[in-house]
Amino acid sequence: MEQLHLPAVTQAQGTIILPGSKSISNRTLLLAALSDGVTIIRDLLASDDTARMLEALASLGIKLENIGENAWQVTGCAGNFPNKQADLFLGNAGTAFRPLTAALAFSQGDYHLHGIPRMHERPIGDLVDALRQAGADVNCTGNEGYPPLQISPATLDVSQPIQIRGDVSSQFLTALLMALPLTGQAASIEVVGELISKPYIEITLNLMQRFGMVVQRDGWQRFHIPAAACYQSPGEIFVEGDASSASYFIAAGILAGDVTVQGVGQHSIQGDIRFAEAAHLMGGRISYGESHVRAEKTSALKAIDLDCNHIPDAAMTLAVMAMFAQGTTTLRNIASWRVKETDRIAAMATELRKVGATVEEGPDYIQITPPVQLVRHAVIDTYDDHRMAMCFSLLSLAGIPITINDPKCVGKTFPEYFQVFAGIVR
Ligand SMILES: O=C(O)C1=C[C@@H](OP(=O)(O)O)[C@@H](O)[C@H](O)C1
Ligand SMILES: C=C(OP(=O)(O)O)C(=O)O
Repeated sequence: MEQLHLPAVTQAQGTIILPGSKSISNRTLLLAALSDGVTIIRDLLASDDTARMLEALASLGIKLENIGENAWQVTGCAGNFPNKQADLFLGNAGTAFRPLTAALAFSQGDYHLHGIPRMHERPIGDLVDALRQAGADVNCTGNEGYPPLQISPATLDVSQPIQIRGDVSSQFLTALLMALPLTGQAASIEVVGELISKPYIEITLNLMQRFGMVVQRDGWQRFHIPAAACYQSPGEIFVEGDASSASYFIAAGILAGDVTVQGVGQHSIQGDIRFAEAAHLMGGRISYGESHVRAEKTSALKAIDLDCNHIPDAAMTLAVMAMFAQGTTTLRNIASWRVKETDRIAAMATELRKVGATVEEGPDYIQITPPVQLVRHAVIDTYDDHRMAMCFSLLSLAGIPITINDPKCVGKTFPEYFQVFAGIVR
């Protein structure tokens, strides 16, 4: 297995330019593909997850032209994919798999959707149930409730409100919201139970609006899609820098110096921008501009006790920051960690124990007490999880060398991560 040896370091200083947001990139690609007109997308993320979406859209007959560095011209199909048969490999990209499932369920074709083995362990049953209420023909060809999926043409009826559970992944609601306009009919969605990861729904609604689709809503409970509406290309759209990717550099600044991330700022539409507030609770100074965030070390770090449901991805970074804090840090309401790239609660607990932490885990929380003295060197397993690899690089700032197993797993969202990290630490 490939390994990366990170040297012991103690300082982080400098400015980095963030890659594009994964969540915005994959939503924008799909909305541009479904819209009427040509869209130029700038600053698109170049990574495994966006490559899977680009390949899928190309297989569906969408014209996509790379017109410059991270710039794409997408010719939309006005809600009707040209290819009515396709076999789509979607890797482990939730932001491709879930939205494409819903869009293709309403596209009157024969489609097979599959991914890597872990994707076939990630639940999709709540979305499949919702699509079946609308008459869609979606078949789980392996285990019920999980990919792979076979989708067939069907007679759709969305005259009744569609109920969807939102307590396993918000991506199911995102998928339904983005796809329902394809039916051409007015439709309503009712969320059953507590919706998790709410800020991702704000990203969805914001981008749908930029493509001309205004969704009426009653809080987080009910959403109404207008009749006979087609997505309209906004012409040109810029993708913000990725706020989850920013978390590693904001953490580095707070732990060990002064780091500025460029590409995301105080008015970001991404919920993970609020990682900066959470990190600030542990210590350090945060300042914002229109398109940058600066993080500076000012004091020793304090432990925190925080509900992290609004920042599920960036919260992993807090778990590693806890190793630098005095006291016990508790991260709560993170049950969704268990159904992501790996069981992230179990993986985080195992790897933090390797460096000496005392860790308690529950179904939806993790509690971390750092050791008096960290181990002198650690070899970290990453479980094919980009965030495990990126998070644990931060431990090298404690002045211990860290070996990262399978470092290329960062390709899911940030292929250049380790080069960028090496550029700010010493
Ligand atoms: O909609 C999105 O872009 C995402 C939603 C979140 O998933 P859940 O809703 O499953 O928590 C997040 O973890 C994922 O990385 C991206
Ligand atoms: C959960 C994640 O990915 P996905 O979009 O595949 O759900 C993630 O990037 O942390």
